[in-house]
Amino acid sequence: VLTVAGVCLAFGENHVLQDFSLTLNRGENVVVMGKSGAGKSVLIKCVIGLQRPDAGTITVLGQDLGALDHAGLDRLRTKLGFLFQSNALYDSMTVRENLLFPLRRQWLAHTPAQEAELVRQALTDVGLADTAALLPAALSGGMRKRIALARTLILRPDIILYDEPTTGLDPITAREIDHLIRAVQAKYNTSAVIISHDLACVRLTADRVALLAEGRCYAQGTYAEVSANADPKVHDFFI
Ligand SMILES: Nc1ncnc2c1ncn2[C@@H]1O[C@H](COP(=O)(O)OP(=O)(O)OP(=O)(O)O)[C@@H](O)[C@H]1O
Repeated sequence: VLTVAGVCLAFGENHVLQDFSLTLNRGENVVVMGKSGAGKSVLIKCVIGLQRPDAGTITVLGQDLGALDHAGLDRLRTKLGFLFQSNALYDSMTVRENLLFPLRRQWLAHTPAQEAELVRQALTDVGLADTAALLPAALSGGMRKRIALARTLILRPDIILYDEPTTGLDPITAREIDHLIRAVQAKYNTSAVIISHDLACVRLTADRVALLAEGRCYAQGTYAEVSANADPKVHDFFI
């Protein structure tokens, strides 16, 4: 569903991505690890077409991003879900209004009954069926993360991009989010790219781990394989 092939991107002399390649298969979760400043956010921006690589190709759901115009990119983005580290919920809107926001922005016509059903389903998927009338301020950090995920799910994305989904959460809540990521994957057969440094999260959610270092996919494999890699550049992530 996603192929990044030989992508290079530099900001002046700062060569952030240098021949980076990665493939994501349907139904698969790939966790991308990398030091701060390694280029993980830049990679995600390339994947959603916010940043154009200097070289290389990115194919998302069979479409070459480089060949798409604005309208084409917009259409493709409706199939991608993005879970921001900050959740990006609107504080002045109820949970229900937050969830409906992406539907209305996409100009998808739904009857009130259909909207209610979509909200109910998305909230049930994240285990928060009774929160529709609440404001985000009334929710805990873990609940806000769930609501942000519900808002992503309401558009039934084929691919979900998670930016450090457990950062700032206590370990118990973080593990709940990990299990939720797995539950979503199992229920909807979604594929996901997950940026994370949280080793417990990586172990629980990753079908494959890709390490971004020196601008390229420095190492990849299952958690067991990559964590057993003796190269200090890889090994240091797992201590
Ligand atoms: N728009 C930009 N203009 C110039 N330099 C940029 C721009 N965006 C990112 N960079 C540079 O690219 C490099 C990679 O940044 P990026 O944000 O992708 O790192 P990261 O791996 O996501 O780090 P972190 O884990 O801290 O979020 C950094 O050196 C950053 O300064």
